[in-house]
Amino acid sequence: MADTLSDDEIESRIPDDWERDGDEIVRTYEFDSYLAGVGFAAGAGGVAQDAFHHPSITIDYGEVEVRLTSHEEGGITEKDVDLAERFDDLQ
Ligand SMILES: C[C@H](O)[C@H](O)[C@H]1CNC2=NC(N)=NC(=O)C2=N1
Repeated sequence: MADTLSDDEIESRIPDDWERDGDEIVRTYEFDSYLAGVGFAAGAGGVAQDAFHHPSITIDYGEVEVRLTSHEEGGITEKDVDLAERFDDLQ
C-alpha cells in the first residue's frame, strides 16, 4: 500500500500544468471540440483501468477536468502523480 506524499514531496513531484487541491491533484485539459475531449477521456479511462487507479473525470464543452487522489490511502500518493504523467502523455 503506497504511503501518502508529504506537502514537500507533492510540491516537487506534481507535474507541470497540474495543481494541488486539498487531497487531490487536478488538471483541466482544453480541446477544440467536445468529441476531442470525449476521446481523451476514453483514453485516460483505459490508462486508469490498466493501472487500476481511477480519476474523477468531468467532460465539458472543450474542456476535461481530471482529479486524482488515492481513496484507500486518504491522500495523494505516487500512484496519483504517476497517472497524471501518463495522462499528459496522451496529448
Ligand atoms: C477496492 C478499491 O476501490 C480498488 O483497490 C482501487 C480502485 N481504484 C482506485 N482509484 C483511486 N483513485 N483510489 C483508490 O484507492 C482505488 N482503489
